[in-house]
Amino acid sequence: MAYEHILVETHDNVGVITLNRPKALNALCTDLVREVGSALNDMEANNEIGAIVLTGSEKAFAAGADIKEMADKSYMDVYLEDFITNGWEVITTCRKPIIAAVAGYALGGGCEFAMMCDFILAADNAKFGQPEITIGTIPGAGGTQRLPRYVGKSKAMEMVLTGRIMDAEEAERAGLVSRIVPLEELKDEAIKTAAKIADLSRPIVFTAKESVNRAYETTLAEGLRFERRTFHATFATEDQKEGMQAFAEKRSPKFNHR
Ligand SMILES: CC(C)(O)CC(=O)SCCNC(=O)CCNC(=O)[C@H](O)C(C)(C)COP(=O)(O)OP(=O)(O)OC[C@H]1O[C@@H](n2cnc3c(N)ncnc32)[C@H](O)[C@@H]1OP(=O)(O)O
Repeated sequence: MAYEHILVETHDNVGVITLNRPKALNALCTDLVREVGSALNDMEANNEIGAIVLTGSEKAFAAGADIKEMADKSYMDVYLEDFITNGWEVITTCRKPIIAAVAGYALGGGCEFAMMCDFILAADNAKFGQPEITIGTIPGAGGTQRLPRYVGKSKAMEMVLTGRIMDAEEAERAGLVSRIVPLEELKDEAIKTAAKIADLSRPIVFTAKESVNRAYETTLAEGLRFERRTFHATFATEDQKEGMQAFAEKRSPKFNHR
């Protein structure tokens, strides 16, 4: 399929989606978000692909939702089209792990896009923020809910109320990003990390992702029960047998994704 605002590539068993609206700093217009959703659905259905990287340019992962596109919308427009939920959350429903590889600006919806992914690798020039308050609105794609879960209430509240931008080091200290890599290595490192995941057992990776995500949606007791059951379920897979036998035989496992 031909896309206008994104580039799609595969590197062995890794799918890579690059946001590509350079003149607008990858502002997330409706068509771009729709294209990301469509590419993700294709990658989810492609048995060759085991993990996905979502990235942007060196200057901007994404500078937010497209302000010019949304500026004149009325309340009834945004309400009826369920603006911002509609189309965006496909990132969160994808079962395959998605790594956000962020360089430059990840602001507003850009930061929210990154936070919807499973984890964020940041280049040393990455900048994160929720500046919606400075343009007369608030985060509408999860920023007020996900940011506090990543960085805690105090820092999230300061960022949402002032629009202050955090650099990569602060984002790493706060737990928003898993690690920082030099800008020139970002894409390769993200693909290498995704490839490691893609080589593992697909059903076990899905189970691990689902279990960690459960921690954000339930109580500790319920989450622990869920983990116990899914842990037990791994023993019903061929890949658990293969993984443990390979360890005992001092060889690399060969997972069949069954
Ligand atoms: C999803 C929700 C609900 O949470 C809502 C949102 O996401 S609201 C958007 C939040 N984001 C912002 O408020 C950031 C807006 N952008 C900026 O503040 C600046 O562009 C910058 C600090 C990221 C970079 O500044 P600079 O290097 O000076 O570049 P510019 O000349 O400002 O931008 C270049 C070009 O890109 C266009 N642009 C940038 N961001 C957006 C955007 N979010 N929407 C639409 N267009 C954007 C900017 O207008 C420039 O284009 P031209 O005007 O030159 O054609």
